[in-house]
Amino acid sequence: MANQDSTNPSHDLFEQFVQAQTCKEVQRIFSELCHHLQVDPRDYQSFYTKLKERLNYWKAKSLWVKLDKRAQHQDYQQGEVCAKNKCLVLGAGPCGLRTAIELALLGAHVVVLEKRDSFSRNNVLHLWPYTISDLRGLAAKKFYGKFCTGALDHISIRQLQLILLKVCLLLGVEVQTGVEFKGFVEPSGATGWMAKLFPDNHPAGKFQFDVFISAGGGSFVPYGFKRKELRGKLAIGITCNFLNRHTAAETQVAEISGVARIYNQKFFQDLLTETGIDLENIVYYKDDTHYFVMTAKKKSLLKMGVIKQDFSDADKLLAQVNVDQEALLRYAYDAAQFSTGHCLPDMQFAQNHAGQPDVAMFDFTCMHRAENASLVRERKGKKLLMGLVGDCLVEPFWPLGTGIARGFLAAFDTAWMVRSWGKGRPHMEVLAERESIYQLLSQTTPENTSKKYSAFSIDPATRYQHVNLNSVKAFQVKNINIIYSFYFYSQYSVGAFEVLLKWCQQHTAGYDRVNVKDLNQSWRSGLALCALINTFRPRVIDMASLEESNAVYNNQLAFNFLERELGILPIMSAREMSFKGQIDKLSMVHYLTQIHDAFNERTPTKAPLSAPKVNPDPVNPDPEPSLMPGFSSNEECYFCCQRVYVLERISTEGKLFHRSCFTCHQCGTTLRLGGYTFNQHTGE
Ligand SMILES: NC(=O)C1=CN([C@@H]2O[C@H](COP(=O)(O)OP(=O)(O)OC[C@H]3O[C@@H](n4cnc5c(N)ncnc54)[C@H](OP(=O)(O)O)[C@@H]3O)[C@@H](O)[C@H]2O)C=CC1
Repeated sequence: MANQDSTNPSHDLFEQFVQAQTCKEVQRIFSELCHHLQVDPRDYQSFYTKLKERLNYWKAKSLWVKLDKRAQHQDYQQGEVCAKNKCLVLGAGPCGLRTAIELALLGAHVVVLEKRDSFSRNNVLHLWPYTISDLRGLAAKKFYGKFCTGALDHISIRQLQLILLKVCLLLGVEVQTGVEFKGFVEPSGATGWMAKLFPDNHPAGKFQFDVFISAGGGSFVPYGFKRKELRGKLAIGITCNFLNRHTAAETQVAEISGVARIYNQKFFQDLLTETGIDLENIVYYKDDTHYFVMTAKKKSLLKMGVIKQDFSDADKLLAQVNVDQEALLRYAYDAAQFSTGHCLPDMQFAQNHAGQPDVAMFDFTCMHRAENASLVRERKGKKLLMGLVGDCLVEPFWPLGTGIARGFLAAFDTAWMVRSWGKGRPHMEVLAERESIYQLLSQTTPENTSKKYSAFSIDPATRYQHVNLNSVKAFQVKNINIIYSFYFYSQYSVGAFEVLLKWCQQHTAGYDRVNVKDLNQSWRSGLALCALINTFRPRVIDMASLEESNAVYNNQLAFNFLERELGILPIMSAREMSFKGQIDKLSMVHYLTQIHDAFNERTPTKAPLSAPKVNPDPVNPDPEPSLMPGFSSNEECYFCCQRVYVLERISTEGKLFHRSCFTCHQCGTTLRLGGYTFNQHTGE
């Protein structure tokens, strides 16, 4: 049998594919293998089956058994459920690739874009038990024999990418490296959503898709998604990697799963005395490299000359010009030496993707998380479902080791969303469900997720212990989608703001005391809004009776009309609009876009600019304004029962709150979504 295997070129190629250790090598051998077996990976729906038929020998079979087991899960409905969907995934980091695998199993046509052309991240990720079980199910051990054999559970980012890349390719996912996503090409009559790429003649630019998943990492978030900043006290992280030659002496050195100052003061005191290095904590993982990550105190970095000058602003403090690279290397080297008892022989820095010693210093004082995980865009009748996964969705706090675990949970949740999309569920329901699940993500720990790892699937109920798929309602995501739609649109359509401004100017021209020069400050007196209404509904407002100095009255008058007649909810109070220092442009763009959309289809009625009209009492409009379908008539804060405007509100558990009212019942601290528990019985 062994002889027969080694003489069969396809078996030999398959073995090389399984063992390949760089991204380029994997892609090259895969292409040779496909060529040799005469299977076309572009034929994504039958590619895996054909490959299996043609590679029907014992070594390959053990892999097929694993992948078949996964593919046969009921969630995928034998690859039928998303057979009509085309998905573009941005980023071939672990989260992008993991998502792509699920989308392929659902039967979708999947293309992954990655701007790097190599996998060069040495840094090592901590794995929760469920991720180990998940990766074993994808035959991780076959691709990487050392998978989780150490005393601790971890894997280098590049090894993880290699495993996932191989699975992706076998399942018919197209992975394009060395190509950067630059934005969207909106649908025309004949074509659907496409991507603007660099290089711009890249063939993936022709791919038309209805699902876009961004897994572009912490520094990439597609326009249209808003991020929240979570700021803690200054924390400076240092990562470094040393070559692992896998000698007996290196094997002897014990890993450090995490030692923190509060638990081992002596260790840190000795380190300080011996080296002058002052740390809060340190982790050491032995993987492809010897990987260290530590939190250093600013004072010691200044004292050791790593940081040249003290600044209160973290960006300035850690700016390249303010860091002495040689001193940083020394600092990291000495910390690594000390913490391994000087037992690692001949420590030499591994290289990063730029060919430099792999040492990085970063600020994790401030982390980001997206306010929502999904959006739907529609242009020319073509809908695009957008989702975020990985660091792009939630940046992890590395000492907790949550990055990849929560990253994979979000990948599954996103696949579940695409499944609902593929099933044709109304898109607001799809989004509401996705946002309901997203609220759980920041609370998840290995302890509060299900322990039945083998039963984990893309179905959230198999993973989260208490999942309520309806905690966010469809009407609540509606406003989020409207808010960002214009913003999003404007980023990719040259001059979209100008188009809106021109439209406003055109329809307010000629009115006394109205001069629209921009999309925010010119609207303060309320006269421009009233003028706009008067152009399209000439008998509603008596323009001549309005006074410029009575801004609250004018704004309230316009707000009332727009809400009652067109269902457009005010984004702030009339008082705020009149007196706020700077009117937020994005908020006004959102508001004016809705007015534009509501009036745009109608031809303005040519009427005298100041014909006598009867103004309703704006301060006391209809007691029960009839709202348009799709809008809630109950836009009150659950806690204070006051009106809650779109831009100041958050929603969870099917309720709305002012941001300022969403506080802990016990200590009064402002809470964030995902960082609270709700008592259904007391309503607190
Ligand atoms: N230092 C560390 O230890 C790091 C750890 N991680 C961890 O890795 C895990 C997975 O992270 P994940 O969310 O998958 O993100 P990753 O950062 O691993 O992957 C995202 C990939 O997308 C690429 N990319 C970004 N923008 C574009 C674009 N416009 N077009 C094409 N490609 C693009 C990025 O390239 P580029 O990076 O060049 O922008 C990167 O290779 C998490 O646990 C995370 O915490 C992630 C990053 C660093």
